[in-house]
Amino acid sequence: MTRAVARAAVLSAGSWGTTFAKVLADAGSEVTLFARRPELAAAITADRENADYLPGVRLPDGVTATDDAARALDGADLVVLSIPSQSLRENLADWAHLVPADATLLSLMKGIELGTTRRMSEVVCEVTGAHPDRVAVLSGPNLAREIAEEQPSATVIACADTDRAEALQAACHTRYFRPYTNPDVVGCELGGAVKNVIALAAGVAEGLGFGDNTRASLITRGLAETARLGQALGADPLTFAGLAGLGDLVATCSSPLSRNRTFGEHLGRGMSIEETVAATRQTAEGVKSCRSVLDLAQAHGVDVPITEAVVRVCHEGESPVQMVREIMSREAKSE
Ligand SMILES: NC(=O)c1ccc[n+]([C@@H]2O[C@H](COP(=O)([O-])OP(=O)(O)OC[C@H]3O[C@@H](n4cnc5c(N)ncnc54)[C@H](O)[C@@H]3O)[C@@H](O)[C@H]2O)c1
Ligand SMILES: O=P(O)(O)OC[C@H](O)CO
Repeated sequence: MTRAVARAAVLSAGSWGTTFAKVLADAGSEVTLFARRPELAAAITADRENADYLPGVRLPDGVTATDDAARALDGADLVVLSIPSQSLRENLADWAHLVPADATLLSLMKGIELGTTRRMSEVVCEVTGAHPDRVAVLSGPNLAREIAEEQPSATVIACADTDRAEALQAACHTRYFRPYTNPDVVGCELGGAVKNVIALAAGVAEGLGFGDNTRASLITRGLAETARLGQALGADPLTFAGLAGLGDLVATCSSPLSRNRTFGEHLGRGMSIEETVAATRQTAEGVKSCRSVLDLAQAHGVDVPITEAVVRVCHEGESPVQMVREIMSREAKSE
């Protein structure tokens, strides 16, 4: 049975939420974008632009904005969640009773919850009581600004329910955005969360002045540790060779648009964590998720040396120079 998406609610109006609202509207849905600040919701509606997060991008007429979550969710058959991962549980607790029965819940978030080591789709199921068949994730090499500018890009929609995955695929397929389906929810979510941690390391390397060999080595060994962890959690190893694995890792570790890579670059150039946080307005998920990824890996006995190094730099005061020294002096082994 096909479940067409007619009306979508997107919570909330950051860079990716606003961009994805545009994608959905360009593909034909009526979209209500929730912004926490009333003045931002009013400005989006009046100017057809989210000047705070996507300056210069015109939003299609199919997107309207509100600061009222109940209004956004009323009658929605698709509920898209795009907020910082560590704030999902608290926010969703307020929104859960407003989510229409049988609406599909789609997570765009790329993080692992601190303390519980839950993936975002698991948090969605726990807080809303939704069956996992109703919960999907979208992940891939999707730098918001490039997609908002309609540069061609592909992505992956993972859902245990094939009908829902295909309905979502149709709902966000445009001439510039090409979604693939994949039943591997665990692998797609893990790929998205761990690549942010590896991108922090790639940014540190960039900030220290290292070039392409270093970045390629981090990408490849980062992919190896992501796949090891994924396999321990029951993911399909092939997922990590796809868009939600290698694709996203390459884009994020290479692009100056990535907030995670930029955060690491600041550290590599000698800024302190406090100075870097102060200089960062938008969400760099890997800074918090590096600790939950490490907890998850340790709970499953999986070796994740790059993630460990990022935790030491972001949370234990290790210098970028020392981080490189420690990674390079690890015991020699076969690939
Ligand atoms: N920006 C991208 O290119 C991109 C692409 C793919 C996935 N993602 C993922 O999407 C998620 C959202 O990222 P983003 O880029 O839109 O972030 P952002 O920082 O641009 O926007 C975050 C949004 O969440 C809201 N918000 C911030 N703190 C909040 C809180 N405590 N409670 C409720 N709302 C809060 C903000 O008002 C804003 O609307 C992240 O998990 C990110 O990894 C981002
Ligand atoms: O800007 P970042 O580092 O959060 O990365 C954005 C997207 O996840 C890239 O796919």
